[in-house]
Amino acid sequence: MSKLFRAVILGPPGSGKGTISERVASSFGLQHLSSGDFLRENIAAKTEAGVLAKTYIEKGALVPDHLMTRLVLPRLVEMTRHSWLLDGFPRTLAQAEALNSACELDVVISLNIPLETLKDRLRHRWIHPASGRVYNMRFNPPRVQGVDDISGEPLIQHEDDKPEALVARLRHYKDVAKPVIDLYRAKGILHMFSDTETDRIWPYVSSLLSAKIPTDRADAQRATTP
Ligand SMILES: Nc1nc2c(ncn2[C@@H]2O[C@H](COP(=O)(O)OP(=O)(O)O)[C@@H](O)[C@H]2O)c(=O)[nH]1
Ligand SMILES: Nc1ncnc2c1ncn2[C@@H]1O[C@H](COP(=O)(O)OP(=O)(O)O)[C@@H](O)[C@H]1O
Repeated sequence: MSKLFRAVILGPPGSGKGTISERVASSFGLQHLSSGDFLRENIAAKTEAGVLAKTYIEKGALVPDHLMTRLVLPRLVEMTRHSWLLDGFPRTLAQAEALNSACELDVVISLNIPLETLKDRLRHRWIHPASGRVYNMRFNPPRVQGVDDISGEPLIQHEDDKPEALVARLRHYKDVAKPVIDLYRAKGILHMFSDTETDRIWPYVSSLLSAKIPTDRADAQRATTP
């Protein structure tokens, strides 16, 4: 990859951001940066920011902008030599504006998934906390029920995927996401995908990125073509 490529993936909880990001990372070699993973690392390490963030996540609330921005932006600054796909940030207009002042984005992918589909998926989502691997007891179950495929350790359900936190999260998402989507639409970098299945969305995301990401192979071909 010659020129660096910066992308963001937007979508409500359960829309498949993590699933699609993993596919993008393995197909295109982009670094997958997830705000949820950053938060979980900080919570596990009991950093000051992590302890504070946990109180919001448990209520199904968003972590305040200043705290999120303090956690995420330094991680992006470290990535000056990598192309990346940022998942879960920005979620609010204030976060989008902070990101704007830190870097220039090439593409924004926005996932538009029906509410009933989201509720159904999140009820069945289980994760391996140490690695962040995500399973769905119906869509992509682990080989052995309740156990991570690679480490053999037990899977858990996020506090915020449990029914009490879930409905509040989905309701709130819509309100705060709209100005963020509008901002990227106005910039002309928004690409919206609507469906109930990740497998049907993926080919479109893949061909968008194939067209947008400058690869070594394309450069090499250009260099050898007379
Ligand atoms: N049934 C079904 N589940 C899916 C699909 N895509 C993703 N999932 C599952 O839905 C849950 C939410 O997906 P995830 O990628 O974590 O979404 P995120 O919250 O936007 O990052 C996970 O358990 C996924 O395995 C799909 O097309 N169909
Ligand atoms: N950019 C963000 N701004 C505020 N809160 C966030 C942000 N990213 C993650 N969070 C908090 O962390 C929780 C888990 O995030 P994540 O793993 O991305 O899961 P999900 O996609 O299911 O919301 C969110 O429900 C929210 O409380």
